[in-house]
Amino acid sequence: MLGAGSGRTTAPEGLRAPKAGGLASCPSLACLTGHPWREPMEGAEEEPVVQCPVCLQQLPGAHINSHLDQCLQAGEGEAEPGSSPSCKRPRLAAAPPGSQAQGEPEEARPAAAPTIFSLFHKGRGGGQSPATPGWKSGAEREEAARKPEDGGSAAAGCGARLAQKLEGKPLAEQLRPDTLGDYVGQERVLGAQTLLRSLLESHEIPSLILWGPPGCGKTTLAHIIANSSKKNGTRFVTLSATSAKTNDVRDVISQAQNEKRLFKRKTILFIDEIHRFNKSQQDTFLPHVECGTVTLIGATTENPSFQVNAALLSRCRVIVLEKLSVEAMEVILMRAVRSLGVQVLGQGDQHGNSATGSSSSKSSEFPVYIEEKALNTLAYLCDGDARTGLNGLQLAVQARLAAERTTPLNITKGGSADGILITEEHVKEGLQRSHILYDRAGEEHYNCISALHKSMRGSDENASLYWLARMLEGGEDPLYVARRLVRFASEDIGLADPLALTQAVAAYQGCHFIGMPECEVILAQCVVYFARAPKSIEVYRAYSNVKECLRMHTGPLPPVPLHLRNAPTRLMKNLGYGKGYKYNPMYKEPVEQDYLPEELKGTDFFKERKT
Ligand SMILES: Nc1ncnc2c1ncn2[C@@H]1O[C@H](COP(=O)(O)OP(=O)(O)OP(=O)(O)O)[C@@H](O)[C@H]1O
Repeated sequence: MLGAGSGRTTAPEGLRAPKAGGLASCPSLACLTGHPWREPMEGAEEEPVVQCPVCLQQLPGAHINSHLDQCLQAGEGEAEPGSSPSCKRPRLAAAPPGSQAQGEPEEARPAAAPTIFSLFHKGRGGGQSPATPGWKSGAEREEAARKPEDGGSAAAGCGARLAQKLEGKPLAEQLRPDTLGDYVGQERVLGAQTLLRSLLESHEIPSLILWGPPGCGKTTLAHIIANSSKKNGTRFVTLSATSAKTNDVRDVISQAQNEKRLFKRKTILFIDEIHRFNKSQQDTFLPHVECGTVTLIGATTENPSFQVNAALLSRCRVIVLEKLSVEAMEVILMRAVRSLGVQVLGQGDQHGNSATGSSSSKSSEFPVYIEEKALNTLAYLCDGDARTGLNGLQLAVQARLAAERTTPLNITKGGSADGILITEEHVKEGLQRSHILYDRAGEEHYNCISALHKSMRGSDENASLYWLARMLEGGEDPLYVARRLVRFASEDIGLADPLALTQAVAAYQGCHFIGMPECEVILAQCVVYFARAPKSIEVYRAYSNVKECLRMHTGPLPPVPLHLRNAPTRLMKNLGYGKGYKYNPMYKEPVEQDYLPEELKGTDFFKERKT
């Protein structure tokens, strides 16, 4: 996710617009406060009053700059960044980690009040900014990670360094690529010669919906766009639909309008998990996307055709990102391993050869090893989700370091040495299987139930069991599966084996009584029964034909024939209700009688219909 951009700054009531020319004395004020200027009230003649964003004091607009400098200098001396409520107040827009001020490209900001910006930098990212001595770029971090410190060849020393690297930000966050060059995979949409790549390279960012499974790089792509958009002075603002309110969107929009009007600066609004906004929230930014006030980039794991407002969708380019391939995952994991200074141990290495990897020549200085096989397994098991893969690696390494066990290895130059070895088993432990296999809330849920339904319909008992197990092992609700079986019993088996329905209802109740994991075999039995059962869609199809007939009917529906009506009162009898009805049990021979309305006489819904 990009930063915690959900914080909201509400425009203070007392904030008035400066008079014409007032803005020139403090061009950065709108940026600093995050408050859009309000239009002057009609007839308002008094001097504009603004609120100091630091101490919240109301001041005449002309004094704000000098006041801000004093106020901030005082605050710098007395408080830790972010510790006073005024300093802590979150700004509306949060830039992605590692980027500049939230929503404000450093280069694009007016040069006024440098003290203000330095303070704001300190307030984020643990006080590290590109200007501070301890700060390292991604490449430098990697380089530093590769270089062992002098005299640190003991496992404990290296372990401590490694543990330190893994503290704080998750590994996946630390390694989030900043440039397209470091972005792995997704060749179909981002490879050379693709439209999106050319647009990104020329800084022509259209409104986009990035749709793809978790951890495939949606947020990362947005982060890369944020970095590159800073270069041409475009603002990049982030909101997360999980926490942002409609008012937050309005605030961003109004700020974007001001920026466009006053400074001719474009705004890109990134909304993570856009599918979590309801339709009316999505409507809020529709006109502003349309008129170009903001360029929208939405990220979603859900099919946007269902989750994103159709009007909004039609104004955005939908980019479908795929699960990362195993090869792409291997590249990402190798990069991670290198950045941690962990050495990869090929199969031959266990028999006395030197370990492979960028730092193999310094094996005695890198006493933490990971089996190549472990990395391959991780690349497979994370199912194209880079975050899961990197988290799995991080957990495995941390667990091994915490265990403080050393495994003697005979791989070093000049004899044996101790080292920490991470094996395939360790990485498997580091992964949470259910998360990898199945996304209960997402599209995978529908894909798998559909695959189960179709496998049973196709009488493939093996495939049926496979899809069932995949769902249950992934944590699916057994009652959800059981409900589908009840439906299947009628829709696909129907009268070919009417007992199927009884089986399904019994399976549903069985699941209800005993729950998982005991009920899994109940569902398995039912699924195999259904896969093997004869199939008939006779009733299902006939009923569909009736529905179709009703849907296609024009004009008022035909009345129920009088002879079929009940006549509980004298009046109804007098009106002819029930007249001429032949009570079948009274007749020995078959009864000639119409049951359909007159105009449908002779209709056969069981005959296959052309739709
Ligand atoms: N294509 C990629 N190349 C390199 N690293 C990647 C790529 N995709 C993802 N990653 C790594 O995985 C981490 C998680 O990816 P990201 O946050 O972009 O996933 P996402 O698609 O937005 O997932 P979610 O829908 O769960 O938010 C990143 O921090 C980065 O380290």
